[in-house]
Amino acid sequence: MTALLEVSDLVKTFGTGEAETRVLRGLSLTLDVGEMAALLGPSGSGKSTLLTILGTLMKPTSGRHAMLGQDLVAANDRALTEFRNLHIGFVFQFHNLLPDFTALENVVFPTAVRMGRETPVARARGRELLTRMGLEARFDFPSANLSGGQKQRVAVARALMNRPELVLADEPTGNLDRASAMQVMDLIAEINRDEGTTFLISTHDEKIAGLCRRQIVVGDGVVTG
Ligand SMILES: Nc1ncnc2c1ncn2[C@@H]1O[C@H](COP(=O)(O)OP(=O)(O)OP(=O)(O)O)[C@@H](O)[C@H]1O
Repeated sequence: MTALLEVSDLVKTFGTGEAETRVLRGLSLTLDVGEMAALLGPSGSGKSTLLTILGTLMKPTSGRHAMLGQDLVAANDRALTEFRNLHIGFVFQFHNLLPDFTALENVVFPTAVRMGRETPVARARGRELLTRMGLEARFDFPSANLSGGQKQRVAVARALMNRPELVLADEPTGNLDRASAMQVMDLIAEINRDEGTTFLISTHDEKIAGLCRRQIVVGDGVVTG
């Protein structure tokens, strides 16, 4: 197995003095290329904080964080933004789609804006992903008119546009009924298998976690299992 990312002795505190909250307390974790892992733990245990750091959206207070051999603690903001755009995709509980834009536009536009251009290749990738998500009849549908499960599948497609090595998903099925949640997880598993994308999926739902090959449990700011 090749390591995709490694964090060690990760500490994250918010606030100072009396108000200081130490959320991560020396957390260490390695994710290998091609893993599909669930991130479990009680509310407030630091799952979202960890995902935010792994996504390079926030730096740890101390500790090491490397991905694809790059030291991300030492990197400056510009290097982090570039790294994130190239290598990391995000899926959130609330899909944040642009309601007036079509499903295809929602998948293709964010990457196009970041890259400063929209190419036929990008459109083709968007169509391919939406087709894989079972949404081939919905390319030109305004996203506001899609069901909750369909919207979340568009959000998964959007996260995959750039063929990221890592997708971080924070409660991606938290807002969905059981059938839609299972469908989203099946599609994630398919992408993981076919494209080798590594997924780390935070969830409170043991059933959803059970669909992942590995379960990582966070408690009290460290990995407990
Ligand atoms: N920006 C911040 N400022 C201060 N405290 C914060 C901040 N972000 C998170 N926290 C605190 O850190 C702790 C962990 O929060 P986090 O959102 O990482 O937990 P979680 O495991 O994802 O919880 P949940 O399962 O409820 O989403 C909480 O006590 C939270 O209040």
